[in-house]
Amino acid sequence: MSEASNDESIDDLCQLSVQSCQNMCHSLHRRYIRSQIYTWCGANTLVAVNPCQPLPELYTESVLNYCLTASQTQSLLTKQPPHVYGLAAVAYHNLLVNSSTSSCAGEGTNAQTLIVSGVSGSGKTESSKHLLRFLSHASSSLSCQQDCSQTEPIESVIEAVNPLLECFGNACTDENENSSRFGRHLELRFNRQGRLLGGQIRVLLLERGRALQPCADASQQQQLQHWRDRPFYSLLCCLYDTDFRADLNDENLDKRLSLIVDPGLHSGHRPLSPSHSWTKVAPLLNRFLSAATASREVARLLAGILLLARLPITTSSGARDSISDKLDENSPAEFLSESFADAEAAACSGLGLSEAGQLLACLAGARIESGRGSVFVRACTIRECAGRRDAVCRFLYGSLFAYLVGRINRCIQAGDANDATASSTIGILDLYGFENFLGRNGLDQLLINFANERLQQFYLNHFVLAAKQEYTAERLPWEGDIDPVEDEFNSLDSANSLVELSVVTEAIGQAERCLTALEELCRLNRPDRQLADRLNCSSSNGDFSIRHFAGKVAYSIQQFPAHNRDRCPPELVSLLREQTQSLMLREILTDSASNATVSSFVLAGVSVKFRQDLARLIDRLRSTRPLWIRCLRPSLVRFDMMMETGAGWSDEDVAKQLESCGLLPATRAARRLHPVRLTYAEFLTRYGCLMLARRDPHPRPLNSPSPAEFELAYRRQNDLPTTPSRTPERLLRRRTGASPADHQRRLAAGILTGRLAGKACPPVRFGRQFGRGKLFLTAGQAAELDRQLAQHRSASAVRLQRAVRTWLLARRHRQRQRQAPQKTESFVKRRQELVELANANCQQEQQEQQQQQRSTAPGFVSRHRLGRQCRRLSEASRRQLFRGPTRAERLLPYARQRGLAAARGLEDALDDDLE
Ligand SMILES: Nc1ncnc2c1ncn2[C@@H]1O[C@H](COP(=O)(O)OP(=O)(O)OP(=O)(O)O)[C@@H](O)[C@H]1O
Repeated sequence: MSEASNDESIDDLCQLSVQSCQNMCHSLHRRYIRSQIYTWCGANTLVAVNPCQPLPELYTESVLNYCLTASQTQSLLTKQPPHVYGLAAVAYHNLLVNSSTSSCAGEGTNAQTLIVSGVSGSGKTESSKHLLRFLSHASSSLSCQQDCSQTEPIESVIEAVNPLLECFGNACTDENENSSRFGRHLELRFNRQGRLLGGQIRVLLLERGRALQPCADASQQQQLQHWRDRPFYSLLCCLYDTDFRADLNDENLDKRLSLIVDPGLHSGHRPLSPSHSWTKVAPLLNRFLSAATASREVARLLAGILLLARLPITTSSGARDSISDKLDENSPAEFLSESFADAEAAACSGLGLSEAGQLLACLAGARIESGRGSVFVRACTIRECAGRRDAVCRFLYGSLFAYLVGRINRCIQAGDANDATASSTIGILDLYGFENFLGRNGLDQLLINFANERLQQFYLNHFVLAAKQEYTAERLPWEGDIDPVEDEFNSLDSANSLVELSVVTEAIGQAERCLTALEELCRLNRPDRQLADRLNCSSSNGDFSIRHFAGKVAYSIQQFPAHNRDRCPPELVSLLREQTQSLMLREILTDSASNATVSSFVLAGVSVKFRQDLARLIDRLRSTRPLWIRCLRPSLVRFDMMMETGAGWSDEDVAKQLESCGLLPATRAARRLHPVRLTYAEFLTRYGCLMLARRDPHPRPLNSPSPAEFELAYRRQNDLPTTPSRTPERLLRRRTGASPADHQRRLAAGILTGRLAGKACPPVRFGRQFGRGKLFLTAGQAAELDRQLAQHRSASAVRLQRAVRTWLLARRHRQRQRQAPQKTESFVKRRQELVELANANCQQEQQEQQQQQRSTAPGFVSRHRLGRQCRRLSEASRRQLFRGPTRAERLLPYARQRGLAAARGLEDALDDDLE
């Protein structure tokens, strides 16, 4: 078979005969054509290509069950099928194996994170949903066996969260019709048995600005697109839903809606996805917000926010001035105008305010506190006023989203996070992909790309640099660098992990410099133009560019300071809190006030908060074991075109994504490295019983062997005296000259080579594998060890069952033996009673004979009948006590003899008495 055809059939990119981007693309494409969209890339990374069409046969119940069974029966290190469920199964299996081997429920010891990354529209959200589905299924299959009393399983509650968050936070973009406008980290907590206890959602950088982008004069189609760009577009569609309208029963609804969207556009409204329809979303809102009318209140509030965002600002001369109009931005602003009174009233009614005057006055006049404590109000210009209005809207939308996430977390959180039964967590991180919009990259894009850059740095560090450091620390030769033979196929620049890392580090440095300058500017209230000077912008319109790992991106920094400040004036927040009659809005504002300290409220800009959240997230990732899904788009053309023209494949686009996600250096390293690295102690804890299995006739399969047992086995293997010693280690060292560490190393080597265990593992391909404190295994070796372990465990289970059954049997017979005297006693008593009764009857019979009258007295029993009864009783008792020879009687023969003797005695006595 040729090399190329070999390459086509492989399901792991690390097994490609030549590691190059071209080869990877080719292999992925061949698989893609056969609808095999998943491919492994080493042990911890799965590559997923968006099929751009539904493939239901890939996600059937049977596939789910197959992967689940594989995860339960197969070993930790055996390869799962290349599938998103396969990766989830690896995580679940790691969780169970580590829970059973770790002695204490330590947080973070076996915590894992499934990191889903890729460009926008590559299928991250879909993959996250599949991961969650697998983990819920695995847990619920367990819960059914254990607890059927729970009314609503936590698994279904957690699965219900996704549609709700999507409805609030997704929008339609050029790249993706259902694009997430926020990053989410869902952390699922499991107990030691692998049962889901609860979860927690953390949201990162909700794109709040998108809710308020100005609607320029545009065609109907463009306007519709503009509205679809809204994160909560799906909720807006609910306002046109007949069910909802009937439910709301609001006479002025149409009038209000016409203020938000051009009535002509109604017909074009449809939810982004069927799961976003009102009939699906409303019950979810009511359930998570624990109120029957919560959905209605939320819809009103959203309508209020949108109306407020579109509220026209007038000049004192009365001319209309929306943000996009070209009037003098420095003229003093006014709101009250008869022609827009309806809009104002509607906006305020949505926010639960009975009259509009105070809110509008507060928007138009900034409150200033002097150093001496006196307060005065300054009239705002149109521009300032528009800024204040937008800030309130962004604040309300952001707070509403945070409130919703908070309420969801309350519903799904695990009972007690410190519960001793809680084993560990599996996180699913779905972060927005790298973005580069031509000519309109703002602060949001910079932050998103910065986050992706940090994740990329984490990936490279984790897979390549950390491995190199580990090899060096263990004094093993590093074999992960580029193979000189393969060099001729690749340019050094794209292949060398260190070059990749330097690009990432440089980009992170540039982005950080920009963000620091921006934060300083906002904190010190300096003029916006100073930012361009600080960043040495080349062009006059304030553009600067960063060379990211995924390509060069030009950012327009003009809106950076305004966007970064994004502070809602505190007087507006207090006014809303005091005046609103909407209980929900009041709760939302109270929540947001308790979340933000005063200093952070005043000083922290968007970027500060984002960087803090990101740093926390990366710290969290460092303390967990990461598994990756690298999502790829087959082509980078606009999403709607791709869906219309079918899923085209572009080698160029895929190669770009492969390079940008750093898969190539990681694959090269993974190919040459030992994927499984265990300390000697860990190795012996997991595989030590294999050694005992060989010689010890009574192994302890369920308990880890103690050091003394190891020592005993070692002595037996090496023909050393097996007499116990008070200081076994010292004795051993004297005999063998080995330190305790050496001792462990020798045992591990013995198991690996088959000298101490049943069978030798496959030989090592690359270099040495025994480090100073760790043993490095190839995947083949680990799989062989796991196979032996599974065999040993099942044999041990059979032995255990046999022992337990014998013990149970013996116990039952011991119980019978104990009960034998009492039974005999009661039998004797009964016999005596019968004998007395018989005697009494005899006397009576004699009297009767004397009187020669037939007795008719009740309860009379003839002597012969009584004799028969006694004999029957004696037979029955004997049968009950001594029915045939059984296994128990064979085990306890003396009991039988004693019983038989007793019975014979009794029988004789009975016969004597009866005679
Ligand atoms: N495994 C899959 N099977 C079928 N269709 C898929 C699959 N993955 C993705 N898709 C299609 O691709 C679209 C985009 O996927 P998704 O929303 O998951 O992308 P994303 O990477 O999360 O994008 P964004 O970063 O913009 O949120 C989906 O709406 C779906 O139509």
